[in-house]
Amino acid sequence: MADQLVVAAVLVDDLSAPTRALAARRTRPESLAGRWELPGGKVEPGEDPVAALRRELREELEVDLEVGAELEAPGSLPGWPLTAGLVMRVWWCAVASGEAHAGEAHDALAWVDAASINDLAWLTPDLPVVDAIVARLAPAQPEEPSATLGR
Ligand SMILES: Nc1nc2c([nH]c(=O)n2[C@H]2C[C@H](O)[C@@H](COP(=O)(O)OP(=O)(O)OP(=O)(O)O)O2)c(=O)[nH]1
Repeated sequence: MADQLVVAAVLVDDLSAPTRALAARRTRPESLAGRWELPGGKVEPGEDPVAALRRELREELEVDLEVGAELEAPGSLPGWPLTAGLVMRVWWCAVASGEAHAGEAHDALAWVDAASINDLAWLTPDLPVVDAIVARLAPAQPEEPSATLGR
């Protein structure tokens, strides 16, 4: 039987110069609860993958997406292998409208940068995906100094 396709978003602050990405903490099933993931879900039979991505993000986070480039997996096969029988395709995305907030699927959301993304307990199959994300996130800019010293 063909792999079940899962689609997920790397939701970032800025598609052209991303510094932060949104991680979501799962509430179910029990075996995955408490682990962090990219928001998304399973593509339904006959459904277009990007349409599924938009549907999942509306259902889970109540946001409409601007969908950018796919985060390609290394190798010749499309998608990132998860556990047996599941493969995940991932797109860089930004919020087109709405404000992300956790619904039933998640109990926490976190905007993480390259320095903090690995502090989270990601689902194990996501670790290579997280590495690929880190490689593309620009370091967060230091805060502007509140006062200028000297002239
Ligand atoms: N959404 C998502 N799922 C992931 C990631 N990493 C990972 O291993 N998975 C696994 C967990 C699940 O077994 C599967 C996705 O299923 P899901 O439960 O999110 O899908 P769904 O919302 O369509 O839910 P359902 O219809 O199965 O209840 O892929 C990830 O980063 N995001």
